[in-house]
Order: sequence, then C-alpha cells, then structure tokens
Amino acid sequence: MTISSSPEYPASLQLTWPSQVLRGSAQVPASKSESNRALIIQALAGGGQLRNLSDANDTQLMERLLQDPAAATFDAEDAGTVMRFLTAYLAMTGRQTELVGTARMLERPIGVLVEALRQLGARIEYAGQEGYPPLRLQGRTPQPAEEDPTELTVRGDISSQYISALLMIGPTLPSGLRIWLTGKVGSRPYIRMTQALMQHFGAQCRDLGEVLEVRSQAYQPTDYTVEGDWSAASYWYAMVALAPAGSHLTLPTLRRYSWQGDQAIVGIMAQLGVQTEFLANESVRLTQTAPAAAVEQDFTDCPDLAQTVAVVAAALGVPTIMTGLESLRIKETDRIAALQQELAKFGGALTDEGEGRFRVSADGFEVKNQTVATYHDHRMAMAFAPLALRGPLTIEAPRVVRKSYPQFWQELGKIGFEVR
Ligand SMILES: O=C(O)C1=C[C@@H](OP(=O)(O)O)[C@@H](O)[C@H](O)C1
Ligand SMILES: C=C(OP(=O)(O)O)C(=O)O
Repeated sequence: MTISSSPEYPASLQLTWPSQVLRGSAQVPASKSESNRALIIQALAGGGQLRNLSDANDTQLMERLLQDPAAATFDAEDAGTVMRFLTAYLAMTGRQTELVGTARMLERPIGVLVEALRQLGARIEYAGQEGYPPLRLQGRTPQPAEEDPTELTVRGDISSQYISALLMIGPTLPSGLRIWLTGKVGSRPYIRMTQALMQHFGAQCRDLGEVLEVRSQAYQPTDYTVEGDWSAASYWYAMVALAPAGSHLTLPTLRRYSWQGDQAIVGIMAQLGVQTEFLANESVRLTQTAPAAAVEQDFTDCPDLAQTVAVVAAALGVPTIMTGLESLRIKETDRIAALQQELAKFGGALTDEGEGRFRVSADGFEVKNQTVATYHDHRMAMAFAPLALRGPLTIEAPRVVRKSYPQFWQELGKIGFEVR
C-alpha cells in the first residue's frame, strides 16, 4: 500500500479483506469540530496551547487561514465550519476581504448567518447568488455598548454552524449577544460543544433552550487537548459490525465523557451489533454482538452518523427507520440522493416514506466488485469502505477522505485490508 508516500491519491482504490477476524487497534484522527472551534477561540483569546489538533484538511486549512488575517481572499474550500466560523470571525474584525469556496460550497446556504452578522453591524455583500458564498466583507459599523445583550433571532433548522459561529464571537461584542432560536434546532450537540469550549477558555454562556446568552467578556488563553473524532470512529464501529464473528478492535483517544454528539454511535451501534467498553487511558474496545431485529433512529442531533448507519443496516439486513435527515441534503453532497444511488448497487435501498421518515431495506444485499462513487464527500467513501469486509470493492476518488481523516486508507491497510 503506497498511498502514504504519495501526495496524490489514485483515481480509485480497490479494497479486499482476507476473510479473517478483524482484530487490533486503529488510530482515529482528532476531532475536526473541536479543533476548528479551538482554533477560532484561541485566536480570539490571543493564546493557549492546543494539543492533538486534527490533521484533517478542514483543520489545517483553518489554521493556515487564521495565520494570515490580512489576506485579500479566504478560500474555505469545502469546509463548512471554516466558511461559517471565519465569516463571523472576519466580519467582526471590520476588515475588507472575500470568502470563497469550492463549487459545492457555493451551493451551501449562509444567508441566516449573514443576516445575523448584518444586525451586529457587519457590512456583507453576496458576490454571487443571494444567500450563498462567495461573500464580500466590507467592514463593520461599530455598535455602542448597551446594558442588555444584542438580541438576534436565528433559525436553527438549517445549520447549527451559524449559531456556533455567532456564539464564539459573542464575548468580543460590546454588549454580548442573546440568540433566540427558532424552528426545529438540528445538530444541537455541536452548539453545546461550542459552549463547552468557550467555557474552557473562560467565557460563560447561558443555555436556556431556545435562548442562548453570552455576555461581553474576555476569553482567557488556555491549553486544550483535542479528543479523538467520534464521527471518524463510526467507520470502525461499522467494520466491527460487518466483520466475521469474534472480531474486536481498540480505538485510542476517545473519552467516556465527550463533548461530541457523535458519541451517540455507542448507543446506535449497540443495536447494530457492536458493544463498547470504555477502557482506562481514553480508549474504547469494540466487540461484535448480535444486532436487534429492527432499529428506529433519529439523526437530528448526529447527522454525520447517518451514512455509516444506513450502510451497516442495509448490509446486515436490519430493517431500519431513519428520521432527522433534513440537513443531509445541504452537506458535502446531497447525502440522501448519494446513499440511494450507491446502496442500490448492492441491493440496498433508502426509501423516502414521507414526513421525514426513511426506511433502510435490502433485498439480497451482496458485495461483489461494485464501484462506489463518492460525490466529493469524505463520508460516502468511509461509510461504504467497511463493505469490503463482505467482498471486494472499489472506491472512487479516495482522496475525499482528506477532509476529515487523511490517514483512513493507511489505517485500513494496517489492520489487514489489501488496499490497491
Ligand atoms: O459545528 C460543526 O462542527 C459541525 C456541525 C454539523 O453541521 P450542521 O450544523 O450544518 O448540521 C456537522 O454536520 C458538521 O460535520 C460539523
Ligand atoms: C458536514 C460536514 O462538514 P462541514 O459541514 O463542516 O463541511 C461533515 O464533516 O460531514
């Protein structure tokens, strides 16, 4: 396996499993969500040492862009957190600059955040389509300090990243911020993660459910060690679920008490045949057990787990109802359409039953040399890769994993997959 030595990934990768039990230990990357928040807050705090930062492209990109705050253009590439967090961060500096991204990023909405920032005095224009990047930041009208926090009403049903972006700049505003959330709030644990990291850096945030409040206050430079990424861990859960009986794996750097909502994978995979044991030294041991006869799961709080779970449920033939998938349509790709296309190649289906309910089913699910398209989406590649435990498989554009888990294919090679 030569991927590690090559900066250029091949056009496709063939994965084969030598039909033995799956055993050993796999490295997950550090959480990109924690890393990207910690980087923004560190910049606002003016210090603090960050340990175990993610090597994900999304994080390296954030780090690089923050090092050159005077740049004329900031290219957020395909990183949602970079686009949304930097928009808020840069808008508050009052600088004139531009934020751009990949073609897909220009289809991912940002109007809710721009509208909120305008109410905080930011002058932001759309350089292309109204409500979408690219953005032109044209400075900021300073606002006087008031006794009461500035009130904003923000929709919570499109992306929680707007709310996290606003919260993080909240302490730096002269009057602080009171955010009224409307609509069905999705990805709520990511908002809590933001609050937890803000608090770690000395800024208090009150969470009253539909109202979030941050007073004007100084962040304190603080050190932080980033936890492993639970979304990335989900692919290893999938592997244990699909591996021959008797398989087990250890994953280091994962905490029992996590700030990441995607730790929900522990409970979800308990139903799909993977038992989790939290060990000392921040690691978990995954053991294969029997799956439930049927599963029903809401992904409102953990949308990034949906692809992993859909693929495992289809491959195991466990009838599964998935709800809370609304935000999947506006991520790196339309993940619902992508799942439907790719599952069909194996005899699986993700059927829209209306009213937000999707049914995973399978009719003679079989893995036999299919080629999986990845739609510029890291999670499509990583969610389908575990199927290689059931038969040979080709993954197109394997480079996509660099967004969150650059070492993914190497880790597969180390655990015993043939990766060509
Ligand atoms: O704040 C974050 O770090 C994230 C929030 C979620 O996005 P949405 O809030 O858009 O659902 C998640 O899907 C994304 O991978 C990371
Ligand atoms: C949706 C994702 O990321 P982002 O929104 O930050 O691009 C993801 O990593 O699955």
